[in-house]
Amino acid sequence: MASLSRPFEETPMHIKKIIPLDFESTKVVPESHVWQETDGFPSNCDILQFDEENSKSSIPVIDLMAPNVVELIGHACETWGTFHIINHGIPSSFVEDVESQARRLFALPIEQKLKALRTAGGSAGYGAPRMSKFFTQRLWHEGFTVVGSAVDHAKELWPHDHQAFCDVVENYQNKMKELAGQILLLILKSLDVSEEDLSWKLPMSEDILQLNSFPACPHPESTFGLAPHTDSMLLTILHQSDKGLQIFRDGFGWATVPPIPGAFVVNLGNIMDILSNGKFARVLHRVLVNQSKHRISVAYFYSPPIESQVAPLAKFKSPIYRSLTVKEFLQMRAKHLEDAISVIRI
Ligand SMILES: O=C(O)CCC(=O)C(=O)O
Ligand SMILES: [Fe+2]
Repeated sequence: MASLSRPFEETPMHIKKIIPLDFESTKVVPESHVWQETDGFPSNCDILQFDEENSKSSIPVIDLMAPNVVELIGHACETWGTFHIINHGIPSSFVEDVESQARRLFALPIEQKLKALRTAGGSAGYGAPRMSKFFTQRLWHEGFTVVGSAVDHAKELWPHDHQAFCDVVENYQNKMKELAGQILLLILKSLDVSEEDLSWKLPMSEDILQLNSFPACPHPESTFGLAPHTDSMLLTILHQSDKGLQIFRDGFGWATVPPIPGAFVVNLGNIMDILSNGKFARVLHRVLVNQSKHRISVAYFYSPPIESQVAPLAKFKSPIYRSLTVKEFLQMRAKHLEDAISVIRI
């Protein structure tokens, strides 16, 4: 949906920061991509734990068919802000197809990928993540964001053969939208509220699909795939081809979220934090890279319609956040990133 690019018009990114490195021809990690501990980069101890897959945790795995699924989801949202889902009903072929189309895209020569480059104030297309705007150091990452339809950019990437990509992406988005709606209903039930308590209606959502590429890195100990951040929207449904994702939990520190075959990861975002009056808090997460694997992840961001008002649900008698539109909140995120939510605290 074109409307989603508007929040960023007033906060354009410098074109140099949108263009990712040509990872294919890079044999060392350039100075521009080396992060220090003073930039919040993981200490050696964190990296060691990641290598040993000592995740210190048992991030909940929730069976969507379990009789007590509402209780399980509520507990996972309150404690971790992240959980795996299994028995979700999405055939594995949808996931395999979207991952293989993502690999096909990122395998294109950089000159070709640049034909679909995101514009300075835009949100759709190929490029480095928007968070790069806030850091001096660059990330070991390239992405492709689909907002609504991918057709215009896909035609640039594959002038004679864009249909397969568009079909796969559209099918995947439709499945994700349905699944995200189901998960949101379960979350609302766990808060003891119904769909009617929302000012917007469930089937409506902005469709945002983010294809992420983290190429194998010659020196993974020195760089980030994605720096610590939270996601803006209600919830994110994530498929990851390999490990790399870590989440932060108070009192535990960083915990690896290992991929479980056939499962998706669900991460709570800022709008869920607002809706639940801070009870189901946004989860801080980051991505580390590795030396041998080209990791792909596919994130579906589920959001209320961009013009709709979001506020803590009416059941919360002492709201800690003020009401605003999704669009206004995204504009704040574009300016303040992680500080946006504290700006709207009452
Ligand atoms: O690659 C991952 O595991 C996480 C991706 C992510 O955090 C994002 O796209 O916002
Ligand atoms: Fe994220």
